[in-house]
Amino acid sequence: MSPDELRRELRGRRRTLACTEQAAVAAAITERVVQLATFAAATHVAAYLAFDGEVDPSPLVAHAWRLGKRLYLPLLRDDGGLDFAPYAPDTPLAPNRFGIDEPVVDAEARLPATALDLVFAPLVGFDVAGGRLGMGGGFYDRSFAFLLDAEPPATPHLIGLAHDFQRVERLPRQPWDVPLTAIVTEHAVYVPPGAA
Ligand SMILES: Nc1nc2c(c(=O)[nH]1)N(C=O)[C@@H](CNc1ccc(C(=O)N[C@@H](CCC(=O)O)C(=O)O)cc1)CN2
Ligand SMILES: Nc1ncnc2c1ncn2[C@@H]1O[C@H](COP(=O)(O)OP(=O)(O)OP(=O)(O)O)[C@@H](O)[C@H]1O
Repeated sequence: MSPDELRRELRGRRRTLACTEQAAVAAAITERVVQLATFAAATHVAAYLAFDGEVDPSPLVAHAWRLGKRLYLPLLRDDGGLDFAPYAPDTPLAPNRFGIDEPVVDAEARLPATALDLVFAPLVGFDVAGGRLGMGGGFYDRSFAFLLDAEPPATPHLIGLAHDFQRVERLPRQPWDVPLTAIVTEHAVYVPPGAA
């Protein structure tokens, strides 16, 4: 199956999930994530606003706010990368060109990806080696390309949040693909061999 066919199939399946199922998955994933040492140690944490059936990080975000962590959301850059904007309960939001809400911020409030400790990444598919299939825009790969040349343990940690059915046997690895540090689903925490 080509990456595009796989994307179509997995996105279709994601969209069929009922709200109650989505809520149960989000709660189970939150319980696993909050037990991770990388989460406990992180201060600057990026999440995303779920769309198209993605795992909803909002219960995790609420928990992180209560712990006093600083949360961020991705901002599209004109060059195909991402910056990150502070995200608090009262942050004004407006939709980007994909219809996903982003914080409305001044240019000087934008943070580069290097400023983060931990990133919860949306994904369409993953494999247990840390491979990630995204929406096909290359946004996360471009933004975290610096991790490919960094000495481990490199930061930020990239943790994929996924429904367990999004796990596939083996994704083809492209030279620009930035591997995930871990993937958390409602059933398990997958830590690729060699990841910190
Ligand atoms: N929740 C969330 N936020 C995110 C991402 C994500 O995957 N999920 N991104 C991760 O990179 C970035 C946005 N990337 C995206 C890439 C493609 C499409 C998309 O819907 N594409 C349409 C067709 C393109 C169009 O409308 O012009 C599609 O494929 O159906 C959406 C977001 C930043 N924010
Ligand atoms: N570091 C990079 N520098 C330049 N181009 C890149 C880089 N990373 C990815 N790309 C380009 O982005 C395109 C999409 O990549 P890919 O299919 O891996 O995206 P994705 O990880 O599925 O999407 P996303 O991160 O937006 O969710 C590729 O055609 C690739 O050429």
